[in-house]
Amino acid sequence: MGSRALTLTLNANHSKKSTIIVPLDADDVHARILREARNKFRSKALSRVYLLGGIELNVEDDLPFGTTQVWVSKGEDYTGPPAPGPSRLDAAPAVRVMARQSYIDALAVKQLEAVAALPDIREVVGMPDLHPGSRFPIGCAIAADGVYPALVGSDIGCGIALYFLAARRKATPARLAARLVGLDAPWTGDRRAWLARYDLEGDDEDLGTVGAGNHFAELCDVEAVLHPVPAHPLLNDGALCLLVHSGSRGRGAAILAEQTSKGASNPYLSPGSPELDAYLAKHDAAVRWGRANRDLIAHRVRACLFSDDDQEEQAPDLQKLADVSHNAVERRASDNLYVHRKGAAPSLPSPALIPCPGSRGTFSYLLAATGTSPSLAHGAGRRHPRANMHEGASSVPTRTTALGSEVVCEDRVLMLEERPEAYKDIETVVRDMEELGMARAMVKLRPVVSYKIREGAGAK
Ligand SMILES: Nc1nc2c(ncn2[C@@H]2O[C@H](COP(=O)(O)O)[C@@H](O)[C@H]2O)c(=O)[nH]1
Ligand SMILES: [Mn+2]
Repeated sequence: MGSRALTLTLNANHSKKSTIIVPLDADDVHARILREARNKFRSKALSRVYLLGGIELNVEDDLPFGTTQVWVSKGEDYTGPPAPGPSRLDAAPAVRVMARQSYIDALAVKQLEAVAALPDIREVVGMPDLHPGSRFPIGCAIAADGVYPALVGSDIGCGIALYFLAARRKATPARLAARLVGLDAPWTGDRRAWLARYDLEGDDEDLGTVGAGNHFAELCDVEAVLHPVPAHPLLNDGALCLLVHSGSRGRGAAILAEQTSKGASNPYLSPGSPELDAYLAKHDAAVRWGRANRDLIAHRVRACLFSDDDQEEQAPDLQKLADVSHNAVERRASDNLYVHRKGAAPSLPSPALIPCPGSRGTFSYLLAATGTSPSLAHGAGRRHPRANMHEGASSVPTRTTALGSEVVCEDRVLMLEERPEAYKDIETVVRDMEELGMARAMVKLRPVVSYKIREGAGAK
């Protein structure tokens, strides 16, 4: 007769797990589990065994077919995850797109509908920045019983942070752009110590670098405070701020590749499974890495701008106004669903401040979530696919934008693909969210210097 692997989880402390092998024909499975659990967790008091969802396994019961995990308790009630809902072969949830005037590509809606038809999907919402991805759409939030890693995508932990730099800007955009040097080279500070502050280990050379694609560090002026932000009284008209958009620099891609290399192109990790726990541990570390990276980029930019011998502008303490990861999954406590966000900003806990960038040549916004929608747009969203931005382009676009800002980008392809025209109209995207009661635009930001990459940086 065969046997099966069974993961035992301590009901009182889910981080304590142990895997045992149980013969398929064992008729004393309850006693075996408790014997092994008492031994492995060194507790004679263990007396009850629960199946996923909290059904108790009795002394005379066999293990139901397909059981891979049980929770062992000293008598207290079950604390594990809820039972998954019935598998739905029938109705997929309706797809909602939170947009009135924003351009929405039909392919993106088709992609959302395909996602809604996947097993165990409960809620599918497109934001006004919704646009097609290579397989799954970008600009959406998807709630499911378990986790589909491919719906979070490869740049786990990518996000946008906003920092306050100075009460007002003194130098011209060109002068500030010239000061942003060395940002693509490894940071020479104590990388281990920096990562330790985020509960991470390592000495990663790419820590503190922006990366390629549409990642950027952008100096911006406060063009207008549309509504006062009481939590940040320094945020006044004319203040100099920094927007940083960057992710986990290849770490998220490795985590996704590990999942898809097992055979399935869109693997599903069931609630309560050890596979899901393992994925979430790595995912959470990538999210923290992204945050550590954005903070270090901000620290480096500030060091470039306010050098010690520059008496004209005194370096204020770096103040973080907002930091939101838009590629991540979280377990929602209210209904135990896993909310996947691929290019969507979580808007809870309220009151949340959320940066919403437009493009290198348009305004960006700081939004306040109103608490009515759990997710918001994470930017303007692409209007045209990257490949289309090369059509009819005979020359590289100018490095000075229509708003008078400077672009530091010595990569011709990026200069073309990231043109402001590649993106939807940010004003419409923001207005849609305001009219639908999702968010309020608090601060309007004017780009001053958009830093992408200097020559030969070779960023991923
Ligand atoms: N202010 C700027 N915004 C930009 C720039 N390049 C892109 N963008 C916006 O950021 C989001 C990020 O999208 P993601 O899906 O890659 O995370 C994008 O939708 C644009 O609206 C820029 O240089 N400056
Ligand atoms: Mn991003």
